[in-house]
Amino acid sequence: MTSDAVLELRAVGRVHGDGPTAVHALRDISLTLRSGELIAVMGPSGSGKSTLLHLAGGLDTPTDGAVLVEGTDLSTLSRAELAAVRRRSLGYVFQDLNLIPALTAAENVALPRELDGVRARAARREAQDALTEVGVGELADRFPDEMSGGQQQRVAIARALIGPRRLVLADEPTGALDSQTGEDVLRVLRARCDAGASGLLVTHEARHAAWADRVVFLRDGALVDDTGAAPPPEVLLTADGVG
Ligand SMILES: Nc1ncnc2c1ncn2[C@@H]1O[C@H](COP(=O)(O)OP(=O)(O)OP(=O)(O)O)[C@@H](O)[C@H]1O
Repeated sequence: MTSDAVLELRAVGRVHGDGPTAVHALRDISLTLRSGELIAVMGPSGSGKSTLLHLAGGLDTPTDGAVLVEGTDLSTLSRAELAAVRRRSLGYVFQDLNLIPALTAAENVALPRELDGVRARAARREAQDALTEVGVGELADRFPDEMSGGQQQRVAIARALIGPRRLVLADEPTGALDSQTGEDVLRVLRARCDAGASGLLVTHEARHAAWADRVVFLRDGALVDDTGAAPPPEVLLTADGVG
């Protein structure tokens, strides 16, 4: 394994069911996500994108191969250890702005840290820092319904990356947003990766995938292309201006 691999999929397969009705959701997927890297996953509906993200996040278990997060093979962990890895190492951002409505932005972001035993005041400080990093520090005391969709999605990114977490798994995080707001959210995700986080981004939109360092394509559960191409210069230029 490369030392800076944050996520590694080794010949991963996932079969649902068995016998003649078995569905091969994923076959023989090998992929390494390094520190600072953003990888976009594209592919038609049913090609296995969500399954890939679920396996990467330890929400589902492969039927073949291995998933390693920060060098740890998830299959070697007990349920409690797996839950701890999920809390400490990775965060999810979903399409549907899944913040808890009864909590303020800061409380939403602090929650995973408090669940991990960090004292409320320290968690709150970390949450404020995380919100500031994604450009919504002044909205800490607002409730989700007092924020725009783009602002809520920034809060979700802050929550995904609070504390020691360095891996964001984003499933169509711009799906519920208008196109300009969607771009803004990707710019924030790109900037957080440039600052040392790592992201796996499922998207249907090539224009959003252009923010990634690499784009991988799934078809019928198999990786059909992994170009390894560098992002175009304008992406680097744009991302450099964001902090
Ligand atoms: N729990 C399950 N039981 C049986 N089949 C499943 C299950 N979950 C997913 N599948 C199948 O696995 C394949 C991959 O599904 P997946 O949801 O990963 O695709 P996707 O690329 O994310 O699709 P979409 O873009 O529509 O969300 C599909 O054929 C799907 O029907």
